[in-house]
Amino acid sequence: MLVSRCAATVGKARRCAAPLRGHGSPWACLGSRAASATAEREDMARIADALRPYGSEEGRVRLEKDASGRQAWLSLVNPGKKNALSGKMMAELHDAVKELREGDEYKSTTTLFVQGTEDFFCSGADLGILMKKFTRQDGLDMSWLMQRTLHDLRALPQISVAVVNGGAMGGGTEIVLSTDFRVFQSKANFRMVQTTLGLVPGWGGGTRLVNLVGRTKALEVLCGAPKLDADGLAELGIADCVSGPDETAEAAAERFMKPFYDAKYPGAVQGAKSIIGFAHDHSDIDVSLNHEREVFSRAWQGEENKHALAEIDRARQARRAAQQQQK
Ligand SMILES: CC[C@H](C(=O)O)C(=O)SCCNC(=O)CCNC(=O)[C@H](O)C(C)(C)COP(=O)(O)OP(=O)(O)OC[C@H]1O[C@@H](n2cnc3c(N)ncnc32)[C@H](O)[C@@H]1OP(=O)(O)O
Repeated sequence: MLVSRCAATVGKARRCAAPLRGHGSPWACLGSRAASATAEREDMARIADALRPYGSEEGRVRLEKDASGRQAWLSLVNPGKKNALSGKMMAELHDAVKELREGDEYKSTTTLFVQGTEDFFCSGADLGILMKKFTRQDGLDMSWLMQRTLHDLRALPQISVAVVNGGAMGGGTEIVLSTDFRVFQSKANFRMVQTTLGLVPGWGGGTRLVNLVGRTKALEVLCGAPKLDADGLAELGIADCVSGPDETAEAAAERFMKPFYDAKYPGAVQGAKSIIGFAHDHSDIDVSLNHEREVFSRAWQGEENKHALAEIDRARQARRAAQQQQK
């Protein structure tokens, strides 16, 4: 039995909302929100640990980075099961996202490639496990952990891209929808099969789909459950890039992500992403502008800004010296 999500968390969240309704200091809410966030992360860790026994050693989530530390790869590996996610892999995905968010060795990472292996991206949750070992409460806990993990993946400071080299189905499509960008191999396909299983998205993909394509197209993609090819995905705005006919998805993704990888000041890029993500998720313009000002205050006269201004000054002085010499 998976650890059932701590009811107190819900209680705390409910208590947190109360001050905002004019009962007591709003600042108390901030403290309560921080406490709720801590309780939520502790809950996620508990559910992840409860999921770990569900899956074989063969299935795993791999997190790697290049020598420079600027690029990282998060790979879904479950050969023989089209990279379906076992409970163990869901726990490892939670761990990998936490490492990317908090790990010192990923502080200078600017780009994250989320990919499958072999000829498939991911076929969703491991049906074998779901059918055999999960109670309704287990399913609810798994859904909550995966929703929060994919939400955290989206909110990472790194610019992320899903590299879809083959099929993406069910929960696999929900992982694809959780990254900043999506690059598809020209022969790749995408199918939200949930309704054909008597299910609905369990990992937050329905909400992200509406945000990406709008209500009407989301009805088509989710309720109609069509198998979409790369051109159809590009037309819907789900694919940001489709590989050339003789190009791998990996090569297309490297090409697409180059501007972010080449960015001279990764901290500024991460700050810009934070502003965009915050403004997208908050309808209150004042709250968004306040967040933007906070991010700006950290960048202004920061190491990167000072380095850029010094470079401009050196170039200006070199220009003046050259002009003096010409006189
Ligand atoms: C929490 C629910 C979650 C959500 O969306 O919210 C979900 O993801 S529910 C699961 C949704 N996914 C599916 O329904 C996909 C089921 N799989 C298939 O339709 C096919 O396997 C396909 C199209 C992915 C690949 O078909 P193909 O003919 O190319 O290969 P096989 O069917 O022979 O599959 C090879 C091998 O992989 C096993 N497999 C594939 N998908 C899964 C899966 N999701 N869970 C467990 N195992 C999977 C399949 O059983 C075959 O293994 P074998 O030992 O040979 O039976």
